[in-house]
Amino acid sequence: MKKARLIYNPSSGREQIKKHLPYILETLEEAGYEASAHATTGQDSAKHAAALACERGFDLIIAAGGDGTIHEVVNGMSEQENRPVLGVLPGGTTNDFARALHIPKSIEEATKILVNGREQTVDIGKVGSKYFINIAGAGSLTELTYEVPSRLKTMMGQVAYYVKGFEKLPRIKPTQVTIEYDGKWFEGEIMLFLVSNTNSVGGFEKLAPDAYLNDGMFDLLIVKKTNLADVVRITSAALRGDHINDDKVIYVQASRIKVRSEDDMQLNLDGEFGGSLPDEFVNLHNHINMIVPNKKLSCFQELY
Ligand SMILES: Nc1ncnc2c1ncn2[C@@H]1O[C@H](COP(=O)(O)OP(=O)(O)OP(=O)(O)O)[C@@H](O)[C@H]1O
Repeated sequence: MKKARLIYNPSSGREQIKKHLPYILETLEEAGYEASAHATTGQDSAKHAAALACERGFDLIIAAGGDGTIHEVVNGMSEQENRPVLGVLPGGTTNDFARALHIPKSIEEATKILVNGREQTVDIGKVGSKYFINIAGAGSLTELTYEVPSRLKTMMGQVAYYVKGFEKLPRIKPTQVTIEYDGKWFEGEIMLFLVSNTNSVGGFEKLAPDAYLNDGMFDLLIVKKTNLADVVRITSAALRGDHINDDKVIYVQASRIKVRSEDDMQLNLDGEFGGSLPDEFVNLHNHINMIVPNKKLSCFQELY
């Protein structure tokens, strides 16, 4: 019998996963799984639970919670030799990654996808000893996301980022960097760089319009040194996907990206703090097998 391990954050979002626990486990059992659950307790709990589920030979791991929980589960799985199939239930406040995969916000609908969906391999990003599934970035602009208090975040969701972000814009300083991507170079002052694995990030559905989760490539987005008015202009163009043609923006694809800077640059991985640079971003092609909605999805390159 196939074994499924649900790793859920009982505190994420509006505690929807906890409320639906009997429904989720029952649906998995009806689909032929022997299903069990692990409630996370705090930092790294989901990561350790995921590593253990790999070692114990589970067939399916379900990351249920917000982007932070998915990020931890991916980190727990990625180093392991035996990697079960990964499913996602969106239970957080933002659920960026679930949205990129077109997984519905309703827990019941998302649970049905776990049993009716199809398997699809996805690329995983590695930087130093850490992994990311959605996006990595650094530069003063990306540091804004840490400053949103969690209560505000829960109440207002994504809007909180923008409100808080615009308030802090005048204090953003450029950083001098050298970025090497697949043998090419960029040297100069930047506002931020993003290494994206998916096309939709943080409510910007066309942030990296050519990014596919299964193409073995990252989409690298660099915003060069610019003034406040330009940052506002580029940000609003980014909502429509028009930013990639901007003079101040570099948008390329690469599978290995090395970033160096004399300044201290803090990394943001999937919205979480991810250590400091310098380091190299490596695309691990088709590293994890996921369950996704059984229809054509814009985040995957058609290979057939
Ligand atoms: N039982 C728990 N009580 C409190 N915090 C927890 C618990 N389990 C995990 N955490 C913490 O929750 C964070 C992850 O939250 P998660 O991403 O799942 O939800 P969220 O913050 O509501 O949603 P989002 O990331 O989508 O905004 C991690 O920092 C982890 O340490």
